[in-house]
Amino acid sequence: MTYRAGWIHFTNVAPILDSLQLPPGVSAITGVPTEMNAALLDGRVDVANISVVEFIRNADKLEALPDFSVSVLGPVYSVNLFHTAPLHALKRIALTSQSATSVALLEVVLKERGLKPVLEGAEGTPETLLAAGFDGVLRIGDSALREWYAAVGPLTPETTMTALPHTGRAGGQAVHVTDLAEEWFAITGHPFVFAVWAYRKGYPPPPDLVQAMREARREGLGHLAEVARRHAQQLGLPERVVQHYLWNFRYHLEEPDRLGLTEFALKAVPGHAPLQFGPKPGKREVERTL
Ligand SMILES: C=C(O[C@@H]1C=C(C(=O)O)C=C[C@H]1O)C(=O)O
Repeated sequence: MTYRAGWIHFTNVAPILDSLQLPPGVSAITGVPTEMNAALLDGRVDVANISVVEFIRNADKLEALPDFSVSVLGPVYSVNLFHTAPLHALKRIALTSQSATSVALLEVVLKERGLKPVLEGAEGTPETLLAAGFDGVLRIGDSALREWYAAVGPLTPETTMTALPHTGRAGGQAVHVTDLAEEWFAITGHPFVFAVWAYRKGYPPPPDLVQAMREARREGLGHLAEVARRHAQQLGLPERVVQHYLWNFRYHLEEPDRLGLTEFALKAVPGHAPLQFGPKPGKREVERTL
């Protein structure tokens, strides 16, 4: 029987997915986070890089690979709240239907800051949604990266290293851009884990698929400039911006990432079942792929 993978195919997973050779007997489909979360939970795929909050909410049913994640320490650049009023004065925020984790992260950030704006599902760009009467717009993924760059680019020490929020322009009006991973870092001092590679308990991916993923990650990270060049063309962004975006990610679910994950799980899903991970890779796998 075929083992079915479901990939969220944002540029941030290109260093793992671009050179992945699926072993025989494995098929793959792609989609946005909410589609892949549903596909894994419905049983339409067997392994997927899903929104971490869905992994936490379904911790009784799911397990995750122990050494894969999409995490950052500090800014992520592609999970952005675009807003026209200061954070504390926001009244109505538009939420993208593509995201689960970033919505939960926004809710945690608002709660930590004691803020209670109305959150509503609505699709569009920051420009169209701000014009439609929202004063905040949550965007994720490749379009959020492009919109961030259009609003606050090019990269400067101010856009990468200084106090929140960044300021710029969208659709002719002044906007603030709050990077939610940077907010998370300001609140907790931990990395933020956006995605893990999860599967239904008792149905782990075949070892040759996991090993192929490790080898693909090593290949991608070892040739990051080429990965960035290819994707910069597709995204219509400068190569150095995409390179900066990609090297900023943490793909290995290391101890600091797990601390951040534990903290987020406590804040976002109080009372969740214990998080479960598959066995760590053996010496031979590590020697071949790290
Ligand atoms: C960093 C990102 O993280 C993604 C955000 C997700 C979510 O909000 O549910 C899910 C998977 C992540 O890969 C991004 O959207 O750019």
